Amino acid sequence: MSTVIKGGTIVTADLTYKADVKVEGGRVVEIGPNLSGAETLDATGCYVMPGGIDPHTHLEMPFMGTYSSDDFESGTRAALAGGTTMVVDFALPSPGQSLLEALTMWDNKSTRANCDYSFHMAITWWGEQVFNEMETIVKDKGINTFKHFMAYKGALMVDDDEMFSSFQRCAALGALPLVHAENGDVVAQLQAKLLAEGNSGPEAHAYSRPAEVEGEATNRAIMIADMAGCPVYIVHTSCEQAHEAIRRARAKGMRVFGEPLIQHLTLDETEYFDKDWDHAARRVMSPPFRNKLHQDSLWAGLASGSLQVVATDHCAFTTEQKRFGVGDFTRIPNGTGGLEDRMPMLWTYGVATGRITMNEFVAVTSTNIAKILNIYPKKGAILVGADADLVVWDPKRSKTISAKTQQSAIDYNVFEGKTVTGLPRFTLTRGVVSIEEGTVKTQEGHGEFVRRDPFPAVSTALSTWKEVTAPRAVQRSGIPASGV
Ligand SMILES: NC(=O)NCCC(=O)O
Ligand SMILES: [Zn+2]
Ligand SMILES: [Zn+2]
Repeated sequence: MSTVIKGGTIVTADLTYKADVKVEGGRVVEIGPNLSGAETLDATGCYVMPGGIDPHTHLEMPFMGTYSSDDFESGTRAALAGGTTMVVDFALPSPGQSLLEALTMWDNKSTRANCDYSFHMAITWWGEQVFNEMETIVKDKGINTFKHFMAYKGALMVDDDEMFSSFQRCAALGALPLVHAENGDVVAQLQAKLLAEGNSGPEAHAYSRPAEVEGEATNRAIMIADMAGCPVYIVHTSCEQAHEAIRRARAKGMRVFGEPLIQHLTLDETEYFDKDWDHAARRVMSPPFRNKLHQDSLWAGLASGSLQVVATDHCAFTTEQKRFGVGDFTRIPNGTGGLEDRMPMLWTYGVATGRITMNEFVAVTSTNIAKILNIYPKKGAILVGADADLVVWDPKRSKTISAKTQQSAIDYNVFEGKTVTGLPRFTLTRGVVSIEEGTVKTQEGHGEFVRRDPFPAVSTALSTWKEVTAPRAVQRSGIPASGV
């Protein structure tokens, strides 16, 4: 059955124009004036945009002694309600565990997804088995990204030696390493010091992770990637120090990408000073919220192109779970929600304020990451043949964010009380209407795994340059006799 989205204005990362969009068999089949089909969706007064892609979620993630409370069903329902039509989650092998075994666990969880999804594979330990399995992950399993945690000492953290080995393997396989950049050794010492001094509340979480630990680790990851000859993607870039390292590297010609979160763009550190323990603990995440200077830096990065993607790091824990950390902030599960709110919050605080344009909005919520992950133009585009993952965006529709009406399974929302203007009228996932104004029509299990092949262009360029500039022994005509 064909569906025509009629009377709207198409907004992509580089174009704005009036046209109808015809969808059939889950794909865009025609774009132009006066189209007709079996079903019509009225887009009058709306922008028709590629659905959002959130490349950073943790659904049903085992972490800090518990599991994040949104699973692939509630998480992707929340995503669609906010105009996001694809998520990329992290498969996390426990140290010593096979990557393939971990992937099977994530495959099993994801069968409930309402929208399309993919995985990044985490490197949480190093050895011959990991080296070998990385090839299978890329070539057979269709995963072209590997995540490295420089923080969470004693749990997920890898050291420089392991990271350099893995980055070199990524270079050889044409894969992209992702990095959680915080100096985990320094964080661990600061945590112990704060606790010893009697600083046990959620605010101490922020004190233990100053911008310097992020800036140092970001710079280190970038330099290691440069030496390994691979690009690198820095997740949840939250501060000027990290942004500066990314900017500097890009200006030198390095392929480095930075991903601010909607939480860091719109919420600040004063949340941790709230007298209500629950309020502050619900906002504990790593890196923590920062101040206005850092926020301004992130917004400037999005506008100027030195930062490319806005994500959520959706990792939602209930208040009850957050209370594991009463009396010891290091036990508060790290993470916040955001999947349903990313696009409306970014539109309201970004487009409506003039910080970014509509086209930049599409770029940072969808198209840029589709290109970085090598799934463009299947995703992130409105073109004939592309998947019909679309959002019909009503710039006048408004709501006040509330946990009472959200799709997420948790009992609060870090954006509670904020009024957003700009919401989906329709969200389509591969041509199927899943959201119609306030009505949720999602289909559990509709989501499909999106295979992502390696990046031949970037890896060929980088390996060619590495070869051209490789150290070479100097050829000499004669070797002097030894002095001994
Ligand atoms: N960000 C956070 O606090 N929790 C999720 C795990 C991670 O991405 O570091
Ligand atoms: Zn992280
Ligand atoms: Zn994360």
